[in-house]
Amino acid sequence: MSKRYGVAEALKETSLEIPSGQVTALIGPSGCGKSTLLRLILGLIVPSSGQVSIDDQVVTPATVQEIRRKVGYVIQDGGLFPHLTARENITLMGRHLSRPVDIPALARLVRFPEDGLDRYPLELSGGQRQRVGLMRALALDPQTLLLDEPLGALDPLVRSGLQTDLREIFRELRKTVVFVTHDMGEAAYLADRIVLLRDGEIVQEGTLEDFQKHPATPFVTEFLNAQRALVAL
Ligand SMILES: Nc1ncnc2c1ncn2[C@@H]1O[C@H](COP(=O)(O)OP(=O)(O)OP(=O)(O)O)[C@@H](O)[C@H]1O
Repeated sequence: MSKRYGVAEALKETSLEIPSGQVTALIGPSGCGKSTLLRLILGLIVPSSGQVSIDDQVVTPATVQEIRRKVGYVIQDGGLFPHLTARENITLMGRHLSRPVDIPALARLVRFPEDGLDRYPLELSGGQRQRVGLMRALALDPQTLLLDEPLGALDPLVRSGLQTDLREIFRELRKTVVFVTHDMGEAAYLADRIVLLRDGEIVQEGTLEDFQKHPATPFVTEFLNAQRALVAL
């Protein structure tokens, strides 16, 4: 598939298979098409050519609502409704679909304090907001989880704590996870498989070790070197 916005080609003709039950990281320089790829998977935008299938079901305007119920999604800034409390944000879809949401279990899973559940997003810290976004995405127990920079604008200590928690959550839940990051250390720590993009194209797919030992192009090495400190994990 591919995606263009007007004349700009955000994603060139690309074919990507996401293994189920595994964690995949999409990484690459700013503007390379990571978020575009994630939005295409979710059906938030329509490909200019080709198609997306989830569990053999093609994402179309007719199927997108049904598919989205099987997919949890955390957008770049968390995307919480500011006029709803954490609890109301988390249960919104469940109420809409008359499905129960086990809030105490979710709060334990993401280590969110129960007394924060009745606060509004503005009354929570950045890290807590990310945890609420994650609880909301997990509320209906989706098979697939898509996260657009889930640890974006967080200070390094909070980020590192959340990385540890996310890794445990991913291992525990064994869902199909696709997340976007700028950070190779984070990708290597959290993901089974890394997909490196550049200028709307996939440059290489594999593990950090594959990238280090068998770089597909000089750009792979250049990208790794630019993140040297983090890759020395
Ligand atoms: N709605 C839009 N209209 C026009 N161009 C867009 C739109 N959304 C994204 N683009 C362009 O498409 C390209 C890919 O954008 P995308 O958001 O997928 O990149 P990204 O890799 O997620 O970047 P970042 O890491 O900075 O978030 C960029 O050149 C961007 O400017």
